[in-house]
Formats: sequence, structure tokens, C-alpha cells
Amino acid sequence: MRIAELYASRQGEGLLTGTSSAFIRVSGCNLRCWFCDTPHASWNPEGAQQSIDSIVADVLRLEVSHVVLTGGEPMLFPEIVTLCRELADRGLHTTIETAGTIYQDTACDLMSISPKLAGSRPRDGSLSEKWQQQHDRRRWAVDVVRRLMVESPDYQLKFVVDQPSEQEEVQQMVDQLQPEVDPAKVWIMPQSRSTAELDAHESWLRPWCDQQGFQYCDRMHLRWYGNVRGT
Ligand SMILES: C[S@@+](CC[C@H](N)C(=O)[O-])C[C@H]1O[C@@H](n2cnc3c(N)ncnc32)[C@H](O)[C@@H]1O
Ligand SMILES: Nc1nc2[nH]cc(C(=O)O)c2c(=O)[nH]1
Ligand code: SF4
Ligand SMILES: [Mg+2]
Repeated sequence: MRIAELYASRQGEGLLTGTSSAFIRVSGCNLRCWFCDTPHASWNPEGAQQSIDSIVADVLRLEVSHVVLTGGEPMLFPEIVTLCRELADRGLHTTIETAGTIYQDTACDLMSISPKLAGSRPRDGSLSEKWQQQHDRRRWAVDVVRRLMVESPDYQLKFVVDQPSEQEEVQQMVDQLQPEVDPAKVWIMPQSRSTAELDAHESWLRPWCDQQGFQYCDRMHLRWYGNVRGT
């Protein structure tokens, strides 16, 4: 697998916020979200090929109990199944951070699914019309999301919201996933790459979460470290 980054940090989002974790960031993605805060693993993928054994050895050297497999899009790579199994066999807790567009029959402890809204599409002129249409076609795979939710020991849905007008779309996507959705497992995360953006979105997003019974999802790593690689 092509690995963009492998480092120790603290989980900054969702249920396990604050947990010391190893982050394995695979390189490559099948979507092109305009807001992607990790373009070096998606829009312009970087990194060297690493064997599963080498990745596992690097993780063990970090001496943490939790591992976050992210990217880019980790489910793009069938090797993710073996990697997760190797990590679990060593007693490590595994979280997969995925946009939920590709199914893999992989076991992990927490399937963290971040379905992308229509407004995530690449902005006009940034990519070819072909890529824009491809993004639109791929971004919402309701049956994949449902299957990942149902088959995993635990899941969280983590929607990235940039505009108040997107709240209705989130509700529609949640409704499409019923009856499997537990509102307490729905996290609403502000589109943000700075603490200023975080705070600006929170003012109108948190009250809506409270009203809907959803969890407001901060991005603590931005507050702790800034939008910096390797964090
Ligand atoms: C870089 S993505 C990699 C995993 C997977 N491709 C996905 O999108 O879920 C990691 C997490 O960051 C979120 N994310 C990326 N850019 C963001 C931004 N500008 N604001 C808020 N969340 C963002 C994604 O929604 C996802 O939950
Ligand atoms: N600290 C930290 N927490 C995270 N939680 C999810 C992340 C991701 O990029 O998937 C992430 C990340 O990039 N850094
Ligand atoms: S799906 Fe995830 S990695 Fe891919 S472009 Fe969107 S936010 Fe970035
Ligand atoms: Mg990140």
C-alpha cells in the first residue's frame, strides 16, 4: 500500500476524541472533495509503497493501543482487510475512517463513516467535468454505508457540514439509512481547516445538533496542533 504518513497523535474527532493513536494514512482517493484537508493523500497523492509487515512494525514501534486507518480512502485498497487483521491479532484497537463509498469485508472495532454531501464536489474549474461527475456519482453509496454500519461492532456517522442549507440534506441521508441509525452515533462536523472556521461554524451548527439529538463533532487536532501534516 502507498502510505502518505504514519505517526502517533491523539484522535481529534468523534467518539474516541483524545485517545492516543497511531495514524496510518494511505495515499489515494476515489473522491475529490473541494474541502479535503489532506490533499497530499487524495488530490495529489504522495508517499512510498510499504508492505503490510513493514506498516505493522512501524505501528508497534509507536507503542500505542489504538490505530486509525485513514487517508485518502483506506477502503480503496483490498490490503486493508489483511492490515486490520494483523493489527487486531496484536491486540490493537482499530478505527477505519472512510467516506463509505467502497465496501470491503474487513473487521475493525470502530467504523467511522463520513458520507459526503452534494456540496463536497470539486469546485468548477478545479478538475475536469469527468472528475466532477465521477465524484457526484460515487459520493453517496447508501447500501455500502448501511452494510458497513450493520456489519461493524460499532460505527459512527460523521457528516461534514459547510452551510446551514446542508442540514436538510444530512437529515435526508440519515432518514435513508433508517431503521439502522442510532442518533447518538450521528456526528455533525463543521467543514473547517482552522480554529477560526471551527468557531464560526459552531455558532449555528451546535444548536441544530442539540435540536436533532445528534452529536456535535469538534476537530480537536486543529485546536491542539493546527492544520499540520503528521498530526
Ligand atoms: C481526509 S478524510 C480521509 C478518510 C475518508 N476519505 C473520508 O473522507 O472519510 C478524514 C476525515 O477528515 C474529514 N475532513 C476532510 N476535510 C475536512 C474539512 N475541510 N473539514 C472537516 N472535515 C474534513 C473527512 O470527512 C473525514 O472524516
Ligand atoms: N489527530 C487527528 N485525528 C483525526 N481523526 C480523523 C483523522 C483523519 O484524517 O481521518 C484525523 C487526523 O488527521 N488527525
Ligand atoms: S473522500 Fe476523504 S480523502 Fe477523499 S477527497 Fe474527500 S475528504 Fe479527502
Ligand atoms: Mg485528518
